[in-house]
Amino acid sequence: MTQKKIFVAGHRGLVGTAVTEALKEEARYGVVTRTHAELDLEDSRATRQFFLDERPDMVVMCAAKVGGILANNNLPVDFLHQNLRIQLSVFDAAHEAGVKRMIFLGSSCIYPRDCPQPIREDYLLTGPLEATNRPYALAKIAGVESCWSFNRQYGTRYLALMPTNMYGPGDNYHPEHSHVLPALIRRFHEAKIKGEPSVVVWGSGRPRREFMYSQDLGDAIRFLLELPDEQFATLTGPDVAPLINVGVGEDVTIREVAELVRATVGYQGELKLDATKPDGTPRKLLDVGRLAALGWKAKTALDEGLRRAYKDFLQHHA
Ligand SMILES: NC(=O)C1=CN([C@@H]2O[C@H](COP(=O)(O)OP(=O)(O)OC[C@H]3O[C@@H](n4cnc5c(N)ncnc54)[C@H](OP(=O)(O)O)[C@@H]3O)[C@@H](O)[C@H]2O)C=CC1
Ligand SMILES: C[C@H]1O[C@H](OP(=O)(O)OP(=O)(O)OC[C@H]2O[C@@H](n3cnc4c(=O)[nH]c(N)nc43)[C@H](O)[C@@H]2O)[C@@H](O)[C@@H](O)C1=O
Repeated sequence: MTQKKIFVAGHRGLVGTAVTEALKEEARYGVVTRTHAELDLEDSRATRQFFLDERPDMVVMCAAKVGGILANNNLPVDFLHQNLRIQLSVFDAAHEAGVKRMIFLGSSCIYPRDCPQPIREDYLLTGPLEATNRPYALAKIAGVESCWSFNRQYGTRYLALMPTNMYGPGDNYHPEHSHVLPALIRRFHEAKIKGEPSVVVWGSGRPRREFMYSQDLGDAIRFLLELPDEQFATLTGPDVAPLINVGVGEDVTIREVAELVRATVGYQGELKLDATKPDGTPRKLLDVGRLAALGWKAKTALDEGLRRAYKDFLQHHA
């Protein structure tokens, strides 16, 4: 059996961990990885050399500067420039090394702040972006355009995936810089251990978010990589915007999800809202019809995913 060599960039992150696990289940894939310390993907020379040495058949691009609403808001240059540098370096090197199929990870925040819900792929660039993550969103939009430009100019099959908000094993639990779910898992857990009377939840509690368990995204990526050439070509032909949403198809308010985390952790105290923190986009529920039509659907319910994520937190991060 000839193995397909797949480079998973950013394999130690939340999404990269799930993708690597999903691909390693199949003997027909040889997964190639490098830690950030071994290969800085912002370094275009080193990245080029790595690709020319390894010559992977496919690439899954999970390496990026990633963070929650406050990190995005406070470090706009880092989110714009680091992501642009990583993307330029990987796209150029992958193309030069003859990579034909690539999955680039974008994000649901690329869509206009106030666009109709659920959000279809063709709403891209139809209105202004949310201010708290505009630099990151613009870098990701450039990534979508890179996929399309390579497909148009060189006939490659580069596809940009737009996942909703993710959570799961190996998440970033930084108290300030993480996303809402890992932040709340940690905060409720610490309040329970210390017997604190209340836990702070940022913003008004009213924004709505759609949450997907990271292992479901790993499964979706494996599903897409395994599509036959003719089908993958319908997503990445020169005349098609090469982007596809990945989500669960339903959302909850931040207050509701905070209550769910409280129940999962088993915390008895009060929940207090901190209105000095930003709400961000009011709602971003993805239309997942395109992926569903190909035959893929998310499996993990939010309460079950949260139980598993909390278990992972207790084992590795508490
Ligand atoms: N988490 C989420 O809710 C969502 C994530 N996404 C997208 O999915 C992708 C993965 O996100 P996620 O797994 O959450 O992010 P993480 O922060 O968990 O992981 C990112 C990975 O990229 C690596 N990395 C960052 N910079 C470099 C670099 N210069 N060279 C080499 N490696 C680097 C990191 O290594 P190190 O830690 O050592 O720096 C880390 O392993 C990103 O593109 C993100 O935009 C999209 C929607 C939602
Ligand atoms: C994936 C996505 O992630 C980011 O966008 P976001 O969806 O706004 O992400 P978030 O998870 O940080 O917040 C969601 C909501 O939750 C509220 N919230 C309450 N309490 C906490 C809290 O303790 N921490 C955080 N981070 N948020 C909190 C917070 O105020 C907001 O209303 C961008 O990086 C964007 O670029 C991106 O791609």
